[in-house]
Amino acid sequence: MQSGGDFSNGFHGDHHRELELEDKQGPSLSSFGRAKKRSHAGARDPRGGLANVLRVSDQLGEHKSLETSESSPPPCTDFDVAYFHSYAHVGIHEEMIKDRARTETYREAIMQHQSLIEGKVVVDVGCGTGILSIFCAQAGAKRVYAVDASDIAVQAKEVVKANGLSDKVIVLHGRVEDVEIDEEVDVIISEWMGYMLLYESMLGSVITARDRWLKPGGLILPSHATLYMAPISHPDRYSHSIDFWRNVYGIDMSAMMQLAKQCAFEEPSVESISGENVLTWPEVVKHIDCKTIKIQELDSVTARYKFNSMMRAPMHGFAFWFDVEFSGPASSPAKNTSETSIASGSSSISPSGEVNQKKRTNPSDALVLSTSPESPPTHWQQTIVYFYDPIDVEQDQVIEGSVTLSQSKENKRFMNIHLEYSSAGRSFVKESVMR
Ligand SMILES: C[S@@+](CC[C@H](N)C(=O)[O-])C[C@H]1O[C@@H](n2cnc3c(N)ncnc32)[C@H](O)[C@@H]1O
Repeated sequence: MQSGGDFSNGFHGDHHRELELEDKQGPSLSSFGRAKKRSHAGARDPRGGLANVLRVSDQLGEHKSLETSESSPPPCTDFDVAYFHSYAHVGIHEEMIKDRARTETYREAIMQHQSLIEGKVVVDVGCGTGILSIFCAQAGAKRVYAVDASDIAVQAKEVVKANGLSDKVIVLHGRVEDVEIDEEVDVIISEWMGYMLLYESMLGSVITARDRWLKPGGLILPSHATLYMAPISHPDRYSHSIDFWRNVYGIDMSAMMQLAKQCAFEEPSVESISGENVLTWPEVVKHIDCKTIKIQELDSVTARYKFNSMMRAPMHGFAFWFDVEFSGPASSPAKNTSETSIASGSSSISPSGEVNQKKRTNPSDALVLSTSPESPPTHWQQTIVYFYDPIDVEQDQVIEGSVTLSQSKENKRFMNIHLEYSSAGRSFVKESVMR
């Protein structure tokens, strides 16, 4: 969260204890072009002017009119329009497709479930360039409805045509909430995961598609998703952004440090850490069964945590990452415990920094795409919620509290993060917004 430079809240320096930062949603001072952020889900899209917003809005209005009267879809807000507009840019698709861990795991999952896809009808929720739809067609799908509300759907149609698949892959340019498909489908596929799993709030659209079209017992890929958190130590990051100001070309610029902390650590940060940064085993924040989850469950997710630090170190905050699992009706999902998930994900987190054997399947042999610090890197990296100042923790020190992730009321694509921390007699709350 960037609150426009209000430093009067006292959430700084030595005042870490029992302080609270208001959830202000003022304009962000952060570089909007955090290049790694795959979707800047808001009206600040540097590529999108108002003219574009209105143009897309008009198109969406056309699709809206197709909706039957008995169930009215949620309104398409200006924020949604800007969100879809951000996906019209080639760069975002290039980044996702070049993320081999992501794209190859999806292709492998589709091929692994070929027997359930061959001769069947598929919906690709948010088809982008059409890549997953084409994988499904290659796996023998009878028909694939490739749905995307972004103008990228125009290119998807061309890509499908160039590959001679226009008779199989039907590109629908509109929201899944609005477009009409006049048959039930056997399979839903979607790449919907945002940073920290829930940022972007796209899962709601997958649920809508599931409830509108998926046959009972149909296949949904990915089938499960799990968000994890763990305390971390990251002294390099701290010294790079904060300690740097102590001595700049021989000048004492430590007066800059409070501002540097505010700017560096106010919002969650998307970056790559390694297993060496992780102080102990992760805990599950939320486990999702994509076949049964309800949209309302996603409005707000709260989890209590309790960690025992496995080492003495300065703690700089918490890292969040997720994995998704591709299990069909025949294979059962991994158990929803952090230990099982660590072992069954694509890597083992070793708080000591040891690199453990990479595994791409869990004990039930379901394919897993993991974004953990020790998995092959992905464009999601990890999301870090930093404290403004490090806290020294001892080995075996208990760190406990809770985290609540909720859709911002300002813009449901944004995510409010409410973190409560308590350890060794210190406690505080940190509020931030991922925007
Ligand atoms: C993360 S991208 C995935 C693109 C593609 N499936 C791939 O794997 O490369 C998500 C896409 O979903 C689209 N999308 C998100 N919500 C949607 C909705 N409610 N209706 C239609 N498209 C949606 C976005 O425009 C974006 O192109």
